Amino acid sequence: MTTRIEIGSISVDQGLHAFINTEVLPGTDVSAAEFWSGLAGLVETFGPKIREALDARDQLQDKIDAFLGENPNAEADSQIGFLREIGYIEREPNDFTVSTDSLDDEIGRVAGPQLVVPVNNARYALNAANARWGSLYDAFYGTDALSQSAPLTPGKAYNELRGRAVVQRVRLFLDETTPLLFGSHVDVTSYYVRHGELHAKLECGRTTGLRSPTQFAGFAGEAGEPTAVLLRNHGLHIELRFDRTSAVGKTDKAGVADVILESALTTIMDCEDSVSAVDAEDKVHVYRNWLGLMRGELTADVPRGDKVVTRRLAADRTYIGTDGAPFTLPGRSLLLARTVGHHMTTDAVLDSGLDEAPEGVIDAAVLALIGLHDLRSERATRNSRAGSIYIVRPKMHGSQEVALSDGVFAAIEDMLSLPRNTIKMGVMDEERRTSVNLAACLHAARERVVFINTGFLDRTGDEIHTCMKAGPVVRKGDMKTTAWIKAYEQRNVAIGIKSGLTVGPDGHGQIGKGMWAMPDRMEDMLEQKGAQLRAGACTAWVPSPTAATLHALHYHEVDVAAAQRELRHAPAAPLSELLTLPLAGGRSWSEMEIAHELDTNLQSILGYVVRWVDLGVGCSKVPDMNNVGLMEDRATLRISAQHVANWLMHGVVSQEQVDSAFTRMARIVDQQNEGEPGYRPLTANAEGPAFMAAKDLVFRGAEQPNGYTEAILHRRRREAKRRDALEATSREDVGFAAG
Ligand SMILES: CC(=O)SCCNC(=O)CCNC(=O)[C@H](O)C(C)(C)COP(=O)(O)OP(=O)(O)OC[C@H]1O[C@@H](n2cnc3c(N)ncnc32)[C@H](O)[C@@H]1OP(=O)(O)O
Ligand SMILES: O=CC(=O)O
Ligand SMILES: [Mg+2]
Repeated sequence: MTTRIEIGSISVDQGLHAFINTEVLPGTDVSAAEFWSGLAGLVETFGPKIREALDARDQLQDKIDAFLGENPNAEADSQIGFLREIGYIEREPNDFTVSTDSLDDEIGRVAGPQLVVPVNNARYALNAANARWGSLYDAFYGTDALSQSAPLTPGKAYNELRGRAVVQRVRLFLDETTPLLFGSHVDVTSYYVRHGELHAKLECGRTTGLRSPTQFAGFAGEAGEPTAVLLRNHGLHIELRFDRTSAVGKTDKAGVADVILESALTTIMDCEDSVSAVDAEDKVHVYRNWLGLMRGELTADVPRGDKVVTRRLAADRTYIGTDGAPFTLPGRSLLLARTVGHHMTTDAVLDSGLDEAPEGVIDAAVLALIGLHDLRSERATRNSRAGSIYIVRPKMHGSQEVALSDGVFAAIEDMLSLPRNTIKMGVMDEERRTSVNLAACLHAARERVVFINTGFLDRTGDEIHTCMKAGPVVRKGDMKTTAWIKAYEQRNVAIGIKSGLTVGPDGHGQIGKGMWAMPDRMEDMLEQKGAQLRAGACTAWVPSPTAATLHALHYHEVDVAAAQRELRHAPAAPLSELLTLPLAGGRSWSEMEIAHELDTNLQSILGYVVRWVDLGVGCSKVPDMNNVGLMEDRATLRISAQHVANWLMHGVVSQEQVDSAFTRMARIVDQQNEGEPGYRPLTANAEGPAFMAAKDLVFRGAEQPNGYTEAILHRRRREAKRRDALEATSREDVGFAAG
């Protein structure tokens, strides 16, 4: 039973209240009275507006359902006419340019990878913040990125053959990225600095330098025998590290022990789809980690063999410049925080009617309040050197909802006495009504928007839900080649560039692309993910620090600014393409294909909910039917659930088929999780909250607003938490009686 504190018109969970008053407010110059009365005002002002916006979503979807139900084969033009009539398609704003200022260089000035991490996992969050720099040797050695090399033997001694292949591959990268005037990095026996220039002595006895001497950015140690040499290409740094005593360095002609790449320039600390946070207790945990990051004090104990090491935030890196003067580079990724969307509510705060308050508003207010610790910090290692707080807004539908977020941010700035537009906004372009009205959405936040990112996973879920009534959709794997998704990706870039979101010295923000959702498939990522930059993005999402380091190679290879210049006159793909529904049409599938599609979807749903609902883990690597570990989060769950719901609605599969596939997939998921600490087998808990969540997601999927999964997940997770608490109490009772 939670205790609550009444403050004006709101009722606040005691745990949140104590956390804010004792841990957050000291050092911010904001008094408890100012914060709580401000928060009450936000809830009273924006609660009703958000409810109105959610009603508007439902009304539009009802009209679309009716229209598509009656006109399943409607031509794009007739759909467009209808969507304009109901206000789904908005009026385009006149030409405008985004004017966001006080930006850090990592946003829009330099192109580089964007990492995402569930912020409630301190160990991962610290790792992510420190993923600004990553070992390229480790990234190649420890993954499948060099499939042709000698096999990796986990836990075994260093495989020299594999190591040699890594070194060779990295030298090739150096020759391509920072070539020498003559000769190859392969043949260098020593690097040294003289008169501010880098010299490289070759095996043949001759000395060379860089073909572009300005790529030399600095060094560490003695000029004649540096411990590190810093190079720069497309604004990103590469550090050659020398140590002739190390295992790798002593076998290397030039004594290179490692090559470190500037990797995750930015990281999204996620409070949304990669997190399971269903009540005030969970929310405090999420906020506390953000506080630790903003104060620079977060730590986590990480087991390493039979020891435990304490992980902390990395320090800045110091070098000597070409002019002989020392300088530093940030040791950490620039951090952004992603709130939940408008449709979420939280029991951490209740409004005057004792209804849960809008969680996205509470998130924004608390995250920004915590951000003050960074803004007011004297530390050189502060997060935003430009004095901004970066908050990402997911799942907004259309420009009125972006304007609503803009209003929330402005009201928070007033509450915290911050200059207007200190809080920057990242806009996830991941709902259909936002993609359709992207220019209007950008316009609504033109003074604070810092990115538009194609969250294609949520966007796919929304696409399926929006056209639920029109007919069966194509198979999940075929979505990637449908007309709407191509138009969506292209329009995001075209509209972004037109609005001034181009990378460069006066960049105003990022055009970002979506997640690489196969964390173990690094060779495939290396082959495919460069295409996102050639298509005009200046950042793209990666799931892990290693992926960030490997993806950094793409930014060395592609001159993103030039790619964007080439695209600047490309018109946005027409709405008719964006609005082409991903329907199967006359296509039919064999029974085997249908069974495979169903199995795949149900297995990924079950594999995800067993961890989300029973264990409170928001993002998981779930092995698919071919045992490829896929990143599953709430957005991928939305796709799978909506897909099955759609096929059920149109009779492609029957309820009996789904039930029996569920039973078969439950056995597979149980096998895949065998031995996992705390795992509750589905086969033994068919009525348990995890299995019930999966069934609700599918059988009640069509009726979920916009196909969202949160309402079901949250209810079932709360049920699981109550069960766990009861079990813990009865264990204590037994222990007490026995003792
Ligand atoms: C649609 C969307 O919204 S996408 C955005 C949401 N998705 C995400 O945020 C994905 C983030 N990624 C993750 O959560 C994880 O990488 C997963 C769940 C996909 C895989 O996790 P695991 O199975 O634990 O990964 P794996 O065992 O391969 O690696 C674990 C190691 O990598 C690190 N790691 C993995 N992912 C991350 C990450 N995103 N950030 C920082 N470190 C990470 C861990 O810290 C750990 O290293 P450590 O032992 O030194 O602490
Ligand atoms: O948030 C990202 C997505 O793809 O959805
Ligand atoms: Mg998303």
